[in-house]
Amino acid sequence: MADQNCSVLTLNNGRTMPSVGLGTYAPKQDEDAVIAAVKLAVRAGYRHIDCAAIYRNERAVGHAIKQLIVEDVVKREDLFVTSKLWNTCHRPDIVEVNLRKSLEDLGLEYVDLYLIHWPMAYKEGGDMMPKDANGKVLYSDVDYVDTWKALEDCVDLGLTMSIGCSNFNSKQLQRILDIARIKPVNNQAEVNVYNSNKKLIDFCKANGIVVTASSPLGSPGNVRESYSTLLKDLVLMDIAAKYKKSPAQVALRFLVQQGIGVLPKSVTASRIRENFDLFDFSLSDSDKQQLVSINKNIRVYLEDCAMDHPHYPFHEEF
Ligand SMILES: NC(=O)C1=CN([C@@H]2O[C@H](COP(=O)(O)OP(=O)(O)OC[C@H]3O[C@@H](n4cnc5c(N)ncnc54)[C@H](OP(=O)(O)O)[C@@H]3O)[C@@H](O)[C@H]2O)C=CC1
Ligand SMILES: O=C1CO[C@H](CO)[C@@H](O)[C@@H]1O
Repeated sequence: MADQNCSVLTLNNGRTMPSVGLGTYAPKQDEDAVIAAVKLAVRAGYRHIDCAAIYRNERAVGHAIKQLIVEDVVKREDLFVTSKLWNTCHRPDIVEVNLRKSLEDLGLEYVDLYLIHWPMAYKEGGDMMPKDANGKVLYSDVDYVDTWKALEDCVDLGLTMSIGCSNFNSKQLQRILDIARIKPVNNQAEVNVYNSNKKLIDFCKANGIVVTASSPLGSPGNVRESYSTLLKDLVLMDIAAKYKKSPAQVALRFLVQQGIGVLPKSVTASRIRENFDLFDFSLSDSDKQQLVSINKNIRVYLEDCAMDHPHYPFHEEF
């Protein structure tokens, strides 16, 4: 559920999550850029930071958070920090140790939200993308339902305040809901004006699960050429001109107005500020309808190296 100006979402355990979070995944690693981005974002008003072990930069994020706290810019309790359990760490007996590793890197005693990054388990061990001699990703047969129970134990230990999923389809979420002692508060999924993900969003809303949108701008700069056009979409640009806002702001506002969290990533100062400046305008019903009409059901992050995994999520629900 969103508050009146859509800046805060209430989770099904009563906790709150700021609707705009800074994305921290960057295919080309630049630790200094991540540190600067986090510091600038928090100074600009962001209180939500989206991290993951696989982004391999949680130490940099932690470094920035530490400096912000030492400089009295923010208190730990005013931040909402998310991390994610990677696919090679689904085995229940190694979940806690992997969360503790993220906490150590982030320099935190707890995260606000811990997610299972993908429903597919990969072979456990040191390599985060374990492959055979032919380059094929090696799988593990751990069922995410068992991983979920280990996440619940992490809540009991106070290592994370809330738990959720990422890239799960509705059937997979239902399996979790069927056994959950602690319900998922969140499913992080790719949602943007070119990928409405309506069926999944409707399911999550009906089940009290808040959705946060990864790649809310369509990940321009990502390898998928079709996506780099999202921010240049003529319908989006026209609406943006009407509100005297940028296409990115309209694309993000469209989601937060539906009660969906957004995780725009940027390392550019002006864009970091721009992506947070969403709360002084509201899209009309007819403009929202126009944005619904440009949906193309296309996705950036397919994790297609694991398409034949029994728990691959996107065959049933693109
Ligand atoms: N759960 C999951 O599996 C996934 C989670 N995520 C999360 O979602 C976050 C965001 O997704 P991501 O794929 O990075 O894509 P985004 O849709 O956030 O796009 C990021 C790209 O857009 C550019 N950009 C940012 N703001 C603007 C703007 N206002 N105008 C024009 N261009 C802009 C950035 O450039 P620059 O930085 O140079 O400014 C960057 O190249 C990730 O960082 C990660 O935290 C992402 C993918 C999958
Ligand atoms: O969050 C994400 C960003 O990039 C990762 C590596 O390509 C993806 O696997 C993932 O879903």
